[in-house]
Amino acid sequence: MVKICCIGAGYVGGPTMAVIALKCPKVQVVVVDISTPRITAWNSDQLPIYEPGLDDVVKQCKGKNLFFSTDVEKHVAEADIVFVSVNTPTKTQGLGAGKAADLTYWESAARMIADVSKSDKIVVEKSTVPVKTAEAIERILTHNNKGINFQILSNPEFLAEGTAIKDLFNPDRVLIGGRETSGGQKAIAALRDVYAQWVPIDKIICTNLWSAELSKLAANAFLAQRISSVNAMSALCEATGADVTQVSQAIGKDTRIGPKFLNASVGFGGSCFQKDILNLVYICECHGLAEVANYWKQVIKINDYQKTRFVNRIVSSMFNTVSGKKVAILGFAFKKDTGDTRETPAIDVCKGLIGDKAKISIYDPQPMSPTSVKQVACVWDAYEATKGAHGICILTEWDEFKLLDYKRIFDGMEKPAFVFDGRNVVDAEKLRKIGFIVYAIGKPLDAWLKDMPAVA
Ligand SMILES: NC(=O)C1=CN([C@@H]2O[C@H](COP(=O)(O)OP(=O)(O)OC[C@H]3O[C@@H](n4cnc5c(N)ncnc54)[C@H](O)[C@@H]3O)[C@@H](O)[C@H]2O)C=CC1
Ligand SMILES: O=C(O)[C@H]1O[C@H](OP(=O)(O)OP(=O)(O)OC[C@H]2O[C@@H](n3ccc(=O)[nH]c3=O)[C@H](O)[C@@H]2O)[C@H](O)[C@@H](O)[C@@H]1O
Repeated sequence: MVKICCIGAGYVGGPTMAVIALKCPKVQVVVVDISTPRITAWNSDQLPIYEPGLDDVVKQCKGKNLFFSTDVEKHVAEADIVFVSVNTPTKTQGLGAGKAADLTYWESAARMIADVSKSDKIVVEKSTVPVKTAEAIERILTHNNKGINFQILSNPEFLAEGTAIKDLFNPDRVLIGGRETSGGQKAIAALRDVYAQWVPIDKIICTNLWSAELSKLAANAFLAQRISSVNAMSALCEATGADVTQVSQAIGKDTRIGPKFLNASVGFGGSCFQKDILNLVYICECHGLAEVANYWKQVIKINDYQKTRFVNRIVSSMFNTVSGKKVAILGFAFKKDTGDTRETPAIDVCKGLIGDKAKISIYDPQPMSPTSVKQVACVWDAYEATKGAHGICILTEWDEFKLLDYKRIFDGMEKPAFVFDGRNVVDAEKLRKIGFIVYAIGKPLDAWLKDMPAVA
């Protein structure tokens, strides 16, 4: 029986390994983590992450060929294939701070693999890493030269949160990069055999290591660039009376552009887009490619501009001050169908509003941990959040926000009552009929907002 061990039981390690276990009943999969609370949660009925369909997959395999453990060294030692899916955040200190990827967790995992291994292993980079990381990992793995053969593969993950199970069941592609040696090719074939249990073979792309590593950064950079492009257009739409949804539809019909990922928003969030672009920028700078670095930096600049622009719209619409005013935040997660709030644009919007002394009341359909910030309350109900508020900001596109009773909400609010829709989820005309003043990102402006300065 092939034994797989995955180091890191997070948003990627948990769901990917659960799907491998489901689709490969003859493979034993153990997911290990240094975090005891995370492993305890995976072993309970209350999984540590919310992801549609995940509960069902885990239920079908847990205890059969899927296990979660904190006994990291034991399971790594026993495995034939070791996936490394640890976090790779942006460095906050030292050389490359604010840009470079922090590979501390990766390095410590690699050192541990080298120390505990007694048999040959395939080590798979699942985390998103800088191009050329495999070379460094190889050096670490072979530093104590025990005669063990380690083959490094790059197998980046392309799932998106909220649709992880769907993406894993039916991926656009699986990418495997390896050394162009016979050992490297054998390792690629072994991993390809695992995915081939459910992924059509023509969707499994095999490349050299550096192409695989760089393709992951490139994919995220292109995706984020699309959002910054449409968000840049949204500002111009507001200035001209064009409607960004109509523009997106019109350009998306061009098969070379395509219809997906053209939704204007308050800005992209999530733990990866910004970190991976910063990582790309840093790599370009290290290779002396300043122009290329500046090109990608602009994607983040527009994203920051969009968030600031949104806050400025709110403040300027509400008589240039939100001091002491209650502002309701509907949606805090960085996108719908996830409980993940890492790098969510809602954080920046709230910070901006608190900077202007607003009182914030947040409702998100996913449970949120209580906050210690004095001006912020987290509540369990949208009606509670909006009661007595001067304005509402919709920051996540949860479906349930379309179905709220906005007349009831309006009646409970201070007047004039404002809605700032950062996701274009509500029917602005319907809300205007109720009496709201509505700002919807990239849409023709409400008469109220027309003459207000709101440029970042
Ligand atoms: N979140 C996402 O949707 C996606 C993330 N990625 C990439 O996958 C990687 C992991 O991301 P997430 O799963 O979101 O991170 P996460 O933070 O949810 O999970 C990482 C886990 O690794 C554990 N860990 C760290 N060092 C360890 C060690 N030495 N031994 C054992 N466990 C250790 C941590 O305790 C944590 O539970 C990152 O590189 C990310 O860029 C790639 C595609 C999608
Ligand atoms: O490397 C990663 O972590 C992952 O990053 C993204 O996935 P994720 O961040 O989970 O979610 P997305 O659906 O890409 O959304 C990212 C952000 O962009 C925003 N977005 C997305 C699409 C759009 O049209 N407009 C828009 O503002 C979302 O609301 C969200 O804040 C990529 O889509 C995945 O392919 C990748 O594997």
